Amino acid sequence: MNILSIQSHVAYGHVGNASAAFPMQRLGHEVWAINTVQFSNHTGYGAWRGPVFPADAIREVVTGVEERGVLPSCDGVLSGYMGDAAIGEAILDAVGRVRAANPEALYCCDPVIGDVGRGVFVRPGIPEFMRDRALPAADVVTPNQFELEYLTGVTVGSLGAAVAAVEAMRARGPKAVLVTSLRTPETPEDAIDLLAVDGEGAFRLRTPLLPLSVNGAGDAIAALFFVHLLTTGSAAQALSLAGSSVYGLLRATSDAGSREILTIAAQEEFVRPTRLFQPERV
Ligand SMILES: Nc1ncnc2c1ncn2[C@@H]1O[C@H](COP(=O)(O)OP(=O)(O)O)[C@@H](O)[C@H]1O
Ligand SMILES: Cc1ncc(COP(=O)(O)O)c(C=O)c1O
Ligand SMILES: [Mg+2]
Repeated sequence: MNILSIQSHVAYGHVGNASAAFPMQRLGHEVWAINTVQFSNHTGYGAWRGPVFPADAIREVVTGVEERGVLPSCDGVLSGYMGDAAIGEAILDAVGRVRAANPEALYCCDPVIGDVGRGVFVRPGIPEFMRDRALPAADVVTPNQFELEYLTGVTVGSLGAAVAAVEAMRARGPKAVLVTSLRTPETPEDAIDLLAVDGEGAFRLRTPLLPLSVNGAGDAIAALFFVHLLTTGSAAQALSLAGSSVYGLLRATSDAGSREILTIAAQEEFVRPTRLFQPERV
């Protein structure tokens, strides 16, 4: 598969394309990576350096790829951390060009806005852009619980409320939704849930909660879920494979006591997860 992946890049560590590209490549896919920013490190450190690229710089690179005549062979567009709301329009423009060249191509939007611990961590205008522009354009979305609540206005106090929020989201366009880091009163203290919904139904995957808080796991799971969904056509299967791989990745990261996810050292987890978790229909 050929995936056009438009998101952040960091020199040190693994978030954005520096988290998402390698797992897809390790699974045998070609990744056409376009970077929305080039930062020294992820913003979770509180300090970082490097530019947010102008929207035109992204358009320019998309045009160059288009001029190679390869967009008809693009199977999917994946977007993540945008850096600036204007970049979002350049991404939707790229999605339009890919769809014109290959009507079968899917767009997966990881609506990076923030999380429960840090709140909103992107520039003003991006949350609204995700809600009003990106969401209706997407075939697949991968919000965490905080982003699901922001995008739908629903407070997710139970698994049922999460499913209702996802259905409200699907009513606006996306066919498949993956909710990450879902913790409701039904979630045991020592566990963390994922919820995936498509036309086949709603499925929950539960794994142990690991004693760590890292950045970049969301970018990896969105990429893995998207390529497994494209390959299998099943959100339940994609959930099981992506959730199990990221659990293995984070288990290794936790065991090593690393602040950065072990994308390279734990790469076998992308191909053969140590522990394969099974989804439950909800
Ligand atoms: N402490 C943890 N223990 C176990 N799994 C985790 C933990 N943190 C993240 N994960 C896994 O990684 C997935 C993506 O991480 P998440 O933090 O939701 O992404 P984001 O950074 O986009 O908010 C989660 O759904 C979960 O499967
Ligand atoms: C530059 C950059 N890209 C992407 C992300 C998103 O990472 P995550 O996968 O944790 O949502 C972050 C989060 O800190 C970031 O700083
Ligand atoms: Mg995220």
